[in-house]
Amino acid sequence: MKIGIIGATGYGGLELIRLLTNHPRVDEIHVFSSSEENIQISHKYAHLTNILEQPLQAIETGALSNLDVVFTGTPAGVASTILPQLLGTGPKLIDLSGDFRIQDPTIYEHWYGKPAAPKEAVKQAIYGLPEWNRREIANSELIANPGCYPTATLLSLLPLIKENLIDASQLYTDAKSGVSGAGNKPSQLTHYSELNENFSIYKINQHQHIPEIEQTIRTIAGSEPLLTFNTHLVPMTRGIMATSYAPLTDGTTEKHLKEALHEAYDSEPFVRVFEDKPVFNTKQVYGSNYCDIQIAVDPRTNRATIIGVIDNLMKGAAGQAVQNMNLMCGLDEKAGLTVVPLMI
Ligand SMILES: NC(=O)C1=CN([C@@H]2O[C@H](COP(=O)(O)OP(=O)(O)OC[C@H]3O[C@@H](n4cnc5c(N)ncnc54)[C@H](OP(=O)(O)O)[C@@H]3O)[C@@H](O)[C@H]2O)C=CC1
Ligand SMILES: CC(=O)N[C@@H](CCC(=O)OP(=O)(O)O)C(=O)O
Repeated sequence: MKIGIIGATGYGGLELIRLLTNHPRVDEIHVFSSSEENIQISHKYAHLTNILEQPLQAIETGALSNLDVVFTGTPAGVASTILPQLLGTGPKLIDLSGDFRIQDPTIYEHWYGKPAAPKEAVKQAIYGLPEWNRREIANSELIANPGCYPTATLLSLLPLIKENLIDASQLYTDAKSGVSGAGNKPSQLTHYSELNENFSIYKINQHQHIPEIEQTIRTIAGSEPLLTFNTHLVPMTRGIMATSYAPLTDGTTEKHLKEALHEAYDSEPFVRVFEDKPVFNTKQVYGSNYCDIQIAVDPRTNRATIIGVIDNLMKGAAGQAVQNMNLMCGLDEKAGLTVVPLMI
């Protein structure tokens, strides 16, 4: 297969290259850039020397429509101007940004502060969370790859809400991310001297992933949610931990919650359910496509604590995007993704 990556010089793009150079069904990888042309990507990123020797090309519809799959790993508001023109021209399209995730354009514009993608394209886009949307993904032409925080939060909450075991109208999620979640553009928050020995909360009650999580709970679990959601930056490179709290519904026990998680995920290749581990951390998924989940009930408050961990660049971005590509192309869903977490 011939693959194109727009935004190949970004963190999501580089992670796609890492996975796709090792994918059994990928023959060619073409890399596109809005800022540089005709220099080898390996000149910019030495780790790709002798692995991917390809020039960065200008983003041009003709070159893109000859490919089998096109990924966009671009900032919000970019893919919505490129991918609609490619719909129906041949390639399968997978966007890592939020541009096609939110169905209501006024909600997208409110939370992202950018013009929404054309309505017809958003309507065609399938939310790429394979554990819950596998059949629709396999038949789609355009995938809205989920956000990193929503992936960890939704995978851990959806089975419990769908079975009405926790009260979706009283959800609280406290999420923490490594700094690669912010991409390769430096900012004050990610400047070394302000990141190191520091721990920040940011976008307090304003994070753009709130409507994505609420929309998906509504469409997949069929409940009307109300979520308080906050995000924190941890001085580490990769990893997300999303810790959610919710009251149990009447008659629910910890055993019911554990059974619902096992039922949902025991046959899934990339979700692992853990029980009663005293220590649970982001390193157990580092560099891999796993989402690990654990729950505990506090009998004093009758609330559940539900924890999901992922690598933001893998299950939170490029890994999940390759999983979606495999499904869209009728390949083994695990192809190119069976990497062991880099614990040490
Ligand atoms: N980092 C993460 O963990 C996750 C990121 N995402 C989302 O994925 C997308 C990519 O993220 P990430 O890789 O971290 O971001 P980066 O900032 O690292 O990279 C984005 C790339 O997009 C390209 N770009 C910038 N402006 C334009 C433009 N106007 N037109 C075309 N290309 C442009 C740039 O490459 P060039 O200058 O070469 O064109 C840049 O390298 C974002 O929307 C992000 O929110 C989603 C989940 C997780
Ligand atoms: C640490 C950090 O800054 N993370 C980013 C995640 C960006 C992202 O994934 O944004 P979209 O999914 O909306 O494209 C943030 O919180 O905005």
